[in-house]
Amino acid sequence: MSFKNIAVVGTGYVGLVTGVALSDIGHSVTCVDIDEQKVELMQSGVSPIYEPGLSELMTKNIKAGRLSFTTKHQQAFAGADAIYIAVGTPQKEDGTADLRFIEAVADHIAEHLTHYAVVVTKSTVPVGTNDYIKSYIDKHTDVPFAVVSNPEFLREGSAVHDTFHGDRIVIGADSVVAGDLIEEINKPFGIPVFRTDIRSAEMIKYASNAFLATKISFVNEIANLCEKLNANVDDVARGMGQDKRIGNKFLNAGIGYGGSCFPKDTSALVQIAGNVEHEFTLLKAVIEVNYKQQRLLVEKAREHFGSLRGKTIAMLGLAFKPNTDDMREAASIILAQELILAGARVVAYDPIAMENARNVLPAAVDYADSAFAAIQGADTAFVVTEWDEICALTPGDFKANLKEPVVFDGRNCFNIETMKEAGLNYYSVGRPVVKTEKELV
Ligand SMILES: NC(=O)c1ccc[n+]([C@@H]2O[C@H](COP(=O)([O-])OP(=O)(O)OC[C@H]3O[C@@H](n4cnc5c(N)ncnc54)[C@H](O)[C@@H]3O)[C@@H](O)[C@H]2O)c1
Ligand SMILES: O=c1ccn([C@@H]2O[C@H](COP(=O)(O)OP(=O)(O)O[C@H]3O[C@H](CO)[C@@H](O)[C@H](O)[C@H]3O)[C@@H](O)[C@H]2O)c(=O)[nH]1
Repeated sequence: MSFKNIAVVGTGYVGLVTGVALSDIGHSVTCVDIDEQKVELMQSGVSPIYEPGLSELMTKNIKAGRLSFTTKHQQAFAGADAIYIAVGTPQKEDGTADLRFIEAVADHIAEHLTHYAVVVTKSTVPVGTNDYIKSYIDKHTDVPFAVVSNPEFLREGSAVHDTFHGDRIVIGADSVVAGDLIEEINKPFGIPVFRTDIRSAEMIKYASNAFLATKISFVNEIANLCEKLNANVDDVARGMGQDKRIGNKFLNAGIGYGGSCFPKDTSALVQIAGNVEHEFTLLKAVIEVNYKQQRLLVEKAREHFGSLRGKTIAMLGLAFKPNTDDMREAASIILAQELILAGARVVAYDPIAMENARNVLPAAVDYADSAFAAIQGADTAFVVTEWDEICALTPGDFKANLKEPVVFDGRNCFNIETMKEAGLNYYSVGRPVVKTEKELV
C-alpha cells in the first residue's frame, strides 16, 4: 500500500473528521478552510468542534507530521493525489440544496490544479451535481482530472467511531482508475466498499437519510396512536425490532429528528423528485409528521396547565442529539420560540452546546450551569436531549426542586414506574401518562 497526498476542503464535522482519519491510517493530509480563526485553532492542535475522540487523534497526527491546516487552497492542492470536497450544502428557502460553497471550491480547483488529481465529493449533493462539478471545472482548466462521489454516512457525536467502523464505503465513479485510487486510499479502514456509478452513489446518500427519517416519523406516528390506545411504544418498538427484516435501530420515539442532515436532505429529495415531475408523497408526510412532533411537548404542557403564561420551564438538553455541540435544526429552538411566545420563561441547560445555543435561541432564554440548577425553582421540566447527565436526574430531584411535580419528557428517558412511585405527573412520548392521585380526582 502506498500512502497518498490528500487535500480536504472544508473542516466541519465531515471534513475535519475525514482529514484526521485519513492521516491516522497513514496518508499525508492537508486540510484547507476559509475560516481563518478555525484554521488557527486547528494549527495549534485544538478542534473547533466537539466530537468525542477527535482532539486526541488530531494532536497525534499533527505530531506525526501527517496532518496540517491552511487557509490557502493552492498550498493544499500542491502534489495532492486526491482533493476531497467537504463543504456545506445547506438548505435554501425553497428547500433545494445551496451549491454556492461547492461552486466556490470548483473555482479554486480550476484555478490551482497543476497536475492530474481525483476530485472526491464527500458533501451531500443532489443527483447530477458531480457531473456539474466536472463540467464546471473542465470549462476553466486544461489539466486532466476525474470526479468521484464518495458520500459520507457518519453521525455527529460518534463521527470518529463511525469513520473507522462504518458499515460501507460507497464509491461512485465513471472512471475505473479514479474509483480504484479512492478504494486504495480507504483500504486500511477495512470497511466493505460498494462500487457504483456516480449518480447512484449520490442517490444512495439521500435515499439512506430519507429512509432513516421515515423510520423515525413512522415510529412517532405509532407512538401517537399508542397514546390514544393506551399502549406503550417502547415495547411496541422492541417487539417490532426483533423481526430482523425491521431491525431494532432508529425506532426510538420522541420529539422528532433534527440536525444538519435529515431535515435538509429530506427537503432536498422532495425537490429533486419535483424537478423530474415526481411527487414524493411518502417523504412529504415524513416531513409533516416531524414538524408536528417537534412541537409536541408544548401541546402536552398546554393541555396540562391550560395557559403557559408566567410559567418557568427548565429546558434540559439543547443540542439536536447527545454528544454534540451542534444546534442545527434542534427541537429546542422551536420549543423555546413557542414557549416564549406563550409567555413562559425558559431556563435552558446543555452540557456542551450552550455556547452555540446562545446564538440561535431567542434572546429571552436564560441559562443554568447544570441540569440540577435548571430545575431548581422551575414550574416544570422539558427533557429535550437525552444526555447522560440529564437522564441521571432522579425522580426525587424533580420532586424536590420543581414547583409543580410535572415533567414532560421528549426522549422517554425515565422509567414510568419510578416516576409514578415518586408522585410525579409524567408525560412522555407514546407511553401511558402518569398522573398523581390528586390529579386523577
Ligand atoms: N454533519 C454531518 O454529520 C454530515 C454527515 C454526512 C454528510 N454531511 C454532509 O457533508 C457536508 C459538510 O457538512 P458539515 O456538517 O461538515 O459542514 P460544516 O458547515 O460543519 O463545515 C463546512 C466547512 O467548510 C468551510 N468552507 C466553506 N467554503 C469553503 C471553501 N471555499 N474552501 C474551504 N473551506 C470552505 C466552512 O468554513 C466550514 O468550516 C454537507 O454536504 C453535509 O450535508 C454532513
Ligand atoms: O431512533 C431515533 C434515532 C434518531 N432520532 C433523531 O434523529 C436525529 C438524527 O440522529 P442521528 O442520525 O443519530 O444523527 P446525525 O448526525 O444527524 O446523522 C444522520 O445524518 C448524517 C448526515 O447526513 C448521516 O451521515 C448519518 O448516517 C445519519 O444517521 C436526532 O435528532 C435524533 O434525536 C430519533 O428521534 N429516533
